[in-house]
Amino acid sequence: MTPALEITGLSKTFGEKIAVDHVDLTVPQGSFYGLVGQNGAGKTTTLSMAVGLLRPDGGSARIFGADVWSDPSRALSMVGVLPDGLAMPERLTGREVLTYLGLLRGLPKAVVAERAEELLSVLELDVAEKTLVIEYSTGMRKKIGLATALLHAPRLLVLDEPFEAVDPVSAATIKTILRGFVAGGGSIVLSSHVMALVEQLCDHVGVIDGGRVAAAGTLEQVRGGRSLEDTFVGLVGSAGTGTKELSWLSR
Ligand SMILES: Nc1ncnc2c1ncn2[C@@H]1O[C@H](COP(=O)(O)OP(=O)(O)OP(=O)(O)O)[C@@H](O)[C@H]1O
Repeated sequence: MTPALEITGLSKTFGEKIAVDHVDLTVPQGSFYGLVGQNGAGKTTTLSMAVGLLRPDGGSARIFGADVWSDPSRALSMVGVLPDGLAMPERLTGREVLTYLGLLRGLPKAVVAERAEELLSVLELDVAEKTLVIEYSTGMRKKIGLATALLHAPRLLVLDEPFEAVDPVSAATIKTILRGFVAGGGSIVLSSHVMALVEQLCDHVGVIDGGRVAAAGTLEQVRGGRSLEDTFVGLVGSAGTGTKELSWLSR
């Protein structure tokens, strides 16, 4: 079966810094894929290139077989994206943002209205009906960003840190939505630092370290009977990780 997302040899250098170094990743159809890595490991750069937001220096990304860079109209019609630091029309309310982006996506007005209503209600953004996006908190921005990613019912979701700054109640709602999406045949790739969350949600995991893939496969293959956190620290941490204290803080 054609993978939902297939990344081959993706590479990106910023000046002297090799951010992503020949990364290969395969997200099988119907999988819930967690991309983990330390700060600065290259997750956002990889995902940005995979969805056409950042031009790679080399390599390719295919969404259900369609090349993101040579066949973007086909590839991008199948994906919903929650990018890092999503820019939004700031002077619109959440509902107006959804209506605007839904219509830009070519959805019928009645469908946009119905889905926007449901998304705002489920994500508890309807309380802020008259609130402009410029007034949104960080967590509210994540939630409206997720709503825009879901609006056109894509086959694949690519979510950069979807739970960052989101409160636990909203996080539970988002987990339910995402699990339902996968149960309904959708595929998801998300990046996260929270190993417990990835372990809870994901059936596949990719570990990025220093711009390279340190491990990838099913959750069970990658963690091999240990907790994902132990596996992760063992893979990417240096000797002595977690043992250093700040002596000047002890009294
Ligand atoms: N526009 C840019 N210009 C210069 N360097 C960049 C740029 N974007 C990313 N980098 C560098 O590339 C590397 C990978 O960054 P990236 O944001 O992809 O990491 P990340 O794994 O998403 O990190 P985090 O978990 O902290 O979000 C880092 O060293 C970062 O400093």
